[in-house]
Amino acid sequence: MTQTDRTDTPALPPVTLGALARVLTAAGLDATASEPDAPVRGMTVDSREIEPGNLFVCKGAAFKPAFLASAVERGAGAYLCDASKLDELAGAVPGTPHLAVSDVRRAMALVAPEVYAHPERKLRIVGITGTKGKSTTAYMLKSILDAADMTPSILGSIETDDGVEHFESHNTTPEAPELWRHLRNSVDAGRDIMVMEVSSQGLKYDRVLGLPLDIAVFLNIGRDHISGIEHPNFEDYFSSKLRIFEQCDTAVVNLGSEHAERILDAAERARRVITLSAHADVPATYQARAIAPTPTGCAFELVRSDAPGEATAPVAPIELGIPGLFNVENALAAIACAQLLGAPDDAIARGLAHLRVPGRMEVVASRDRRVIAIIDYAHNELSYQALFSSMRSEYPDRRIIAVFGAPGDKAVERREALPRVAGQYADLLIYTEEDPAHERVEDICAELAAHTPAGVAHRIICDREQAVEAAIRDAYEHDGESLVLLLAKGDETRQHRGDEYPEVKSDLALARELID
Ligand SMILES: CC(=O)N[C@H]1[C@@H](OP(=O)(O)OP(=O)(O)OC[C@H]2O[C@@H](n3ccc(=O)[nH]c3=O)[C@H](O)[C@@H]2O)O[C@H](CO)[C@@H](O)[C@@H]1O[C@H](C)C(=O)N[C@@H](C)C(=O)N[C@H](CCC(=O)O)C(=O)O
Ligand SMILES: Nc1ncnc2c1ncn2[C@@H]1O[C@H](COP(=O)(O)OP(=O)(O)OP(=O)(O)O)[C@@H](O)[C@H]1O
Repeated sequence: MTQTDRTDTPALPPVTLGALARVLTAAGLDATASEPDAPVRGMTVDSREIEPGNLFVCKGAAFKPAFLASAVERGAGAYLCDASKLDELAGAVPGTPHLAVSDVRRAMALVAPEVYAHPERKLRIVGITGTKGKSTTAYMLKSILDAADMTPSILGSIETDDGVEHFESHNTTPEAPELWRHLRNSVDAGRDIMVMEVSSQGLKYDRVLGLPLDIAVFLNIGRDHISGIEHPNFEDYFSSKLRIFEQCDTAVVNLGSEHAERILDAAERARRVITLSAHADVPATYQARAIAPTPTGCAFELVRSDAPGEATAPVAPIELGIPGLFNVENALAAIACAQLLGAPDDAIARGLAHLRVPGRMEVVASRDRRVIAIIDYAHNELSYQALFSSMRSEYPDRRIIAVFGAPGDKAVERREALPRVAGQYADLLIYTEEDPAHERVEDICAELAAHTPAGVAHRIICDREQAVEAAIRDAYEHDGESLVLLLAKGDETRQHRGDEYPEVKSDLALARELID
């Protein structure tokens, strides 16, 4: 993917520090501009990304005054910082205009719309949250909107594409100044829809503070992201996610989620609530019936009712171009959003039938279809439950071989949950490397092995390439039909080892090489 030169965008009108200070004061923050008439144009939190005239935000646990010095050297017009840090920072860059505030994280989110000349006024913004399915739903919606020639911008854990910049994403939801730059770019590129994933971290740390969402989708909630560097407990995780409804016009809620009642309660803050359900016995505005696997994905009947139980639109047959019965609820969410945005029915049908979500449920099959590999991003308990139960019912007679690991330094609960769930469905588990960070792969795999249910065949092959090869070899050697699940890395081409991210062959590339 390419990163387009940011100077390609039309020049933004400058805004003064005094005007920004007034916005902050009106929002209840203390804010003092050293030179109220000093102009700034654009802003960033990273000294390495500074362009002349930018407002540089000094924040963060690992922040060093040297970053500010380097930002000023690169042409920063002014800086924004916590008042408590001002003396130290002013010493590093004497005479540079600044805006000192009582809460720099909130301040950077509140000034970003001013700095970027309110792009939200020209955009319809869809925010998607949930423990699992955010990227898939975002791509389903993008696929529909593309089919309708309504090309949206997209921002999430796979890629960022705002019509000006296009690159592999670093975070699911970026810091507010980068987010607002992408919104501005979208408008400058002539786009009027932004489809974005909203992470619980994004909500908790005010990365989306003040962002008006036309539609907020809440897909589901499961235990995840609980660790020293994420959320201290489930309640913190769940309540962070529920904050999405504080800033939306229409809420789209999956009634099939755990804790659906609490989600619906929180959604009542929205002007309008639309529900979806992939369960025949749970009525909803958008409901799927007669869900069935097809050779290339799955199919269902869409029933739309504005009053529970009463169909208000003709029942429509829908084909999904990727497998995974759990994808039906993602598709319902995408359909609801697409209709709210005005996409026609034929674009909905085409967009969902011709679908690729990078690294999610990608199928590589041998010519005779005796060996099928599915490359997928499942990596926590919720997605394992959904994936394995769905694969067992879509491929009831195949031998299932699953290759996976667990990450180092975080989400340690997965080491118990993943083998427990996978062990209920698979015939062979192969434990391997999955972003070990500062831990030893051998140790993580040994923990997975220790939590494997009694009687389930399992092996440890720390080298991921060798593990994938072994799984595919096993599938070919087996007399009947096999399904190889290569999990958690999708089409990613890097492993997180120590502080490095060395390049490796992706699971998708390996499967394509090894399966004929
Ligand atoms: C490394 C790390 O843990 N960073 C977390 C921390 O950021 P921070 O503001 O303290 O910044 P920092 O990382 O200490 O860096 C200091 C600052 O110096 C700047 N810098 C750095 C180097 C340089 O040369 N010049 C420079 O200017 C950096 O741009 C940064 O602004 O504190 C922030 C909240 O106060 C966190 O959001 C942020 O999480 C990082 C970005 C992260 O990757 N977090 C993950 C867990 C995350 O957010 N994940 C979610 C997905 C998970 C989910 O679904 O919930 C996501 O949205 O991606
Ligand atoms: N609605 C769903 N319910 C349960 N599991 C799902 C659902 N949708 C997708 N999955 C599983 O979760 C995996 C990740 O899906 P996806 O990337 O769409 O989720 P995400 O919310 O963006 O995840 P992450 O936050 O890890 O980026 C998929 O590969 C699939 O195995």
